[in-house]
Amino acid sequence: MDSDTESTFSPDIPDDLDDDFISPLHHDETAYHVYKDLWNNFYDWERDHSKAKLKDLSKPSSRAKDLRTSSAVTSEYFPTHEDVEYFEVEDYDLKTGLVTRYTVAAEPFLLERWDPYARYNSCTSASKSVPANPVNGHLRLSFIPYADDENFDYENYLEDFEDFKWQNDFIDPDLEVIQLETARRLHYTHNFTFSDIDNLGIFKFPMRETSNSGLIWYNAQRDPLPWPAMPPGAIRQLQSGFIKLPAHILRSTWSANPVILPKATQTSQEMKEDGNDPCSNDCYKLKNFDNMILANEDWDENDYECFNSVIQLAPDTLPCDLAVICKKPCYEMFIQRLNVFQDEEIIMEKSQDDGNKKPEFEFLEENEKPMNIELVQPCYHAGPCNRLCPCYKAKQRCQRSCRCSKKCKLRYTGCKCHKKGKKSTTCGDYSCRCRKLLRECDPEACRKCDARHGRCSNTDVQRGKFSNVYIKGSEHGLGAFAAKDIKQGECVGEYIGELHLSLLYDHMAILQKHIHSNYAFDLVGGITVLDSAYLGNETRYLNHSSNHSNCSAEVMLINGEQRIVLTAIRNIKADEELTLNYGSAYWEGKPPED
Ligand SMILES: C[S@@+](CC[C@H](N)C(=O)[O-])C[C@H]1O[C@@H](n2cnc3c(N)ncnc32)[C@H](O)[C@@H]1O
Repeated sequence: MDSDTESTFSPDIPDDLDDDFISPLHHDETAYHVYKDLWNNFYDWERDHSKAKLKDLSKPSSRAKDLRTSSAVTSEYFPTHEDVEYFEVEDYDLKTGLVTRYTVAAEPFLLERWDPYARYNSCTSASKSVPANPVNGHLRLSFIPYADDENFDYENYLEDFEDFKWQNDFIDPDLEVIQLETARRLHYTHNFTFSDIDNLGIFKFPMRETSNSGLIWYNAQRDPLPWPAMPPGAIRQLQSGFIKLPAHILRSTWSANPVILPKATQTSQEMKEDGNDPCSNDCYKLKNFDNMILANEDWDENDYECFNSVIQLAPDTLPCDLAVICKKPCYEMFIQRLNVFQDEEIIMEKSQDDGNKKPEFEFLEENEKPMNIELVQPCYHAGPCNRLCPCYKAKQRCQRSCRCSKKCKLRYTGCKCHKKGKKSTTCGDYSCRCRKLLRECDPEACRKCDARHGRCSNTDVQRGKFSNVYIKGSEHGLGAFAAKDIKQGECVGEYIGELHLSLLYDHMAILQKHIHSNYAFDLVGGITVLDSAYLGNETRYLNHSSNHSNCSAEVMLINGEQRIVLTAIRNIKADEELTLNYGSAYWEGKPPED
């Protein structure tokens, strides 16, 4: 491209704007002018910025100079004529416009030959399984695999997909920067709230959609542009308009579970008696509310938005913590909480919750392996877990993420194993109730085995304590090998992948056929499939052995999630290949001989 050519891309906003595009702006002259000025400013700047960048590229590189003076062209090192390849290099002098031509000699190297590596299907590495994520039940394709391979049946593969990701999710990054700066100025200079900006309806995305989507988040994922109209730190300034929840307030949530809003369990009196010291002179613990008007009259929309977003997720957050998050006096947080949660209601809910009875049936997990149980969603109904509770109806335990109280009689009560002496570990064999039920010990339920602090040997997966393995070529493509001796019973790893609904899985079978490899594990009797073709960890390389396998795979219930755990079924020597018996269903009835 000629660096002096005028840029043809100068999309000034015309005065007679297309109604579909920007009509809401007519309702707000300020927003319209800020947006328009920044738009013009950006494209004026971008044209000059691009020219300068292109000029920069046309300068000879320091490497080209090296070649001209390098030993490769001196007579001493001049190789024999047949071995040498010559290149013509043109040097363009920016100041004089003179072009000088050089001949550069390249001396060939003799490289040692090596055999091609075994066929390799790469995948994204991950430490946690993730849902394959259909959008509203429709699959959206992010790329066409094997697009350059004429033997891949891509038409059949594409049939399952509604559309391509890039058709709907693409947004011009330049436009995003202009919109962000417009939003920043509207907010800080013209006192628009973020909701006002969203309500203008002029940007493709709201300022903040979820914790990892929305205009601010998308911008924060890119390197900032040196556009002078946008000050350094602009994104950080906008981000500070949002709260960040401290880790102790965020509960660990299961990726496959929906977020279910919890109920308040602490009355205002219980909060006052929580045993912590007052946080400041404004602390609610130091105030007498008896004769106070319980209203925060100077609160604006942003203050309520901040308060509500925390209290919805964590209703028992102390006013002292809320005060830090919402940047308001602590006692005002207490007042607002009194307005949202009535003590009488909390007391009534708790009395019902505590009074529920132990069910008379046997839980499903007493007779079924976790892999055959289709877990119900965590319950979040009002009142105690009685016959109407979905967990009760499915004869399942309430999970950690259920919203009933910890005293609910449907909850798992943990094992009774306990450590003997300082160095002893617990829960090593099937005398442990959790092991017997193919559960890992639960730090909340199993108090005596010290699952919380790691002395319990039945917590390896939740702690990520796995054997060291390495990957190299094996008889059947790549394989996983023990890096050190592995003891029988040791947890080798967790099988990680994408969780598909089998109903939306047909396209993966086409891929498996093409690559002659299948990385899928059936879960819950075939309703769900965990597949590591595109995403996984080293366990995806364990090959099959019918008669000499040294590892087994078992679905375990770990803090409310079903996870596939690989365990050594005998002692394994360092450098031995790790193998599994995939089962005859995998090979459609004809497993290989070994
Ligand atoms: C989960 S992958 C194992 C890793 C695979 N070798 C690789 O290089 O990515 C399973 C695939 O490996 C191959 N494989 C594993 N064990 C085998 C065996 N005993 N005989 C033949 N092929 C095997 C098959 O192609 C199978 O679909």
